[in-house]
Amino acid sequence: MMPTHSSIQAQLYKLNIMGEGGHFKSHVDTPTGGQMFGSLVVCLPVSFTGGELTVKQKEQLVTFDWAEETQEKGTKQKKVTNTAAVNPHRAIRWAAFYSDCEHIIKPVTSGHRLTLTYNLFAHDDTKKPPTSTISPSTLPLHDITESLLSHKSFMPNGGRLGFGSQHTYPHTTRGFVDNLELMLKGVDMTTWKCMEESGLNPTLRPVYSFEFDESDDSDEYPSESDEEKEDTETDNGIDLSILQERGIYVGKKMHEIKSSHYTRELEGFYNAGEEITEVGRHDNDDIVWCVSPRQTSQVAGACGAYGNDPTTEFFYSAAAIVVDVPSWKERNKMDGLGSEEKTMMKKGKKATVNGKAR
Ligand SMILES: O=C(O)CCC(=O)C(=O)O
Ligand SMILES: [Fe+2]
Repeated sequence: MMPTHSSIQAQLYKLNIMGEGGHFKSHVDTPTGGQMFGSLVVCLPVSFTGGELTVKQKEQLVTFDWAEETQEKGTKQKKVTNTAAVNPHRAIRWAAFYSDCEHIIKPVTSGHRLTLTYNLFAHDDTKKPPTSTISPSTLPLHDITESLLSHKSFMPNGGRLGFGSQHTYPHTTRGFVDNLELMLKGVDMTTWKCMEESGLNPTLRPVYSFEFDESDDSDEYPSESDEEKEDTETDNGIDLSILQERGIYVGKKMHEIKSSHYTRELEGFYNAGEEITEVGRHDNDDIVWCVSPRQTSQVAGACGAYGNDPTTEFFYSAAAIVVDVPSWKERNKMDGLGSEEKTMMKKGKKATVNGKAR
């Protein structure tokens, strides 16, 4: 936990009742507000078998098996008894995870599986003292950053560093875009805080992955006349000629994404008129990538049916943390400052984050 003023609010979302055969296909949870970042599932003490919940984050899988184990050793059979009566300490079982983690519930094989799902929201409570267990200045990334900045030969004329996010983020509402500092998760938050601690000014940028494969087009779409093929504009008015090949692109700043930004040709979401740069190739943004932005299965978009609420339009997307590194001359000036002035200077920089005073 990085020092922040944020707290978590849990809002009851629904009661799931699953009888025999009941299951949930692989999905991510639909953010019901810009500041929703996680889901809490509470399993009620009613007996059932089967119905394991498996949550996936990147390559990591965690299974929550809340059915009762049989007391007969050597068999894998599950027991159908009232959980609370059998083991009062295990009466209520729960799981909490980031909502963008895919999860699946295997079929219930007997009894009834009852769960309550809560949506977890980040809440900015500036009146509270910051909840802090770890100071960014104690982390290895902070030491490395400070050490690099203190070397004259490191980006002597200044430059730009990029860190591809390890998590995906909802691009649905302004709530997210306006509260980035509350919404960052895990190692992404750590990177952000370490950069700030070193007096740098991190920004978050959207990452897009375009995976269109020209060879597939003939099967999926009706053939076009030669004249039409030369037309490089999509139905959204995007100039495809800038996207010579599929790849991963980074935008300039976070913004809402709507389904109207879907481009069939790119099999992805893209905001018409937005300036984007292909990562690694003609990177005219001159970002030196410390961690390359990754391709995710749901970069910049997932259709409603993939979420747990098919009526809500939502998109999770990878992102990138980008920081401008001042020139050696400017870094040196900062070095000459007393610690109080340096802190003031850092605070001044922080005051511009998200364009709002803190
Ligand atoms: O019941 C569970 O274990 C989780 C339910 C769920 O994934 C959902 O309601 O979206
Ligand atoms: Fe879910």
